[in-house]
Amino acid sequence: MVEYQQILNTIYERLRVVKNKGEVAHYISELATVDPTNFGIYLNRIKGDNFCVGNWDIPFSIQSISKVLSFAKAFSLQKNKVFNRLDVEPSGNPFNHMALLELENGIPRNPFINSGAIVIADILVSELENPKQDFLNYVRDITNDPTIDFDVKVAVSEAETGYNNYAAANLLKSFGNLQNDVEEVLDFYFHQCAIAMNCKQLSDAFYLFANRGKCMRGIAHLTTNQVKRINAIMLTCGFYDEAGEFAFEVGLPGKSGVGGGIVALLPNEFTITCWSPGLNEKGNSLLGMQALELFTTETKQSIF
Ligand SMILES: NC(=O)CC[C@H](N)C(=O)O
Repeated sequence: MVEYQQILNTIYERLRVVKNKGEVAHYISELATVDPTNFGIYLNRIKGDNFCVGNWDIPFSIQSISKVLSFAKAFSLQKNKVFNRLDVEPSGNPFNHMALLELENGIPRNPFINSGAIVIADILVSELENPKQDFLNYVRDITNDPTIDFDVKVAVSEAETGYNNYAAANLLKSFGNLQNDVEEVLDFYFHQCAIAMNCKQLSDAFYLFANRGKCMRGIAHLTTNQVKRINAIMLTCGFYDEAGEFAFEVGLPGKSGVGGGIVALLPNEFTITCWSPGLNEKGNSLLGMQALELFTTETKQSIF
């Protein structure tokens, strides 16, 4: 019998006193205002029990974690057709790296780097009737929580300094891999990244990836085969040029965001979300990585 609550408490007490908590993201000005001492964890077990510690109930900007949810929606709508426009290889580069995109003729390496997520945003802008609202409703639906919303201030502040993403979108457009208007696609992308959720809501949203495609209400949103593929991409590409390190230290599929959140999961067992806004130099939550390493080591639960 694993003492989950005790393990979470120990991790929390040990890490919250650590002096070096990393740096909050500054390139999106709204994210620079977040208190770096926030730290929370929420564990959601498929069996039905859950455990939490710290600031698990404070909403934060999910940023790149949204890329898994947008990809899941596009994959369920277009099936394998999505792979005509992007690949599933780790990039070994930062999330906003540009040179590979040009070398590889506008085909992004995977859906979890920015250029890949912008292609997925383009697909959703084409497929959905009211793209932003319909996507938000999808996230609310899989999480079973109608209170989830965009933090519009974050979306606006990212648009103001989103030069790199404008460059990526324009490059995609020049290669013919963007069907809609650059402005419209990026407006969607900045909003999906600006969804605010807390650790519980993220663990609930990702439940379907640990439960063969069925959300907490038992509704199937993805096939077992699609979930296998999404989890594989999370494992190999979820942490950019630190994906190998995360697999090595933690041993779970997962996804990070520059808001300081990390969600990880063990199929058929649990989803877990950590939030600590300070990032390491690769843009992943510094304490979040350490917390999850301790968690899988202490519980002896990982995919390996
Ligand atoms: N790694 C991230 O969370 C990056 C997402 C952010 N919205 C960006 O496009 O730069």
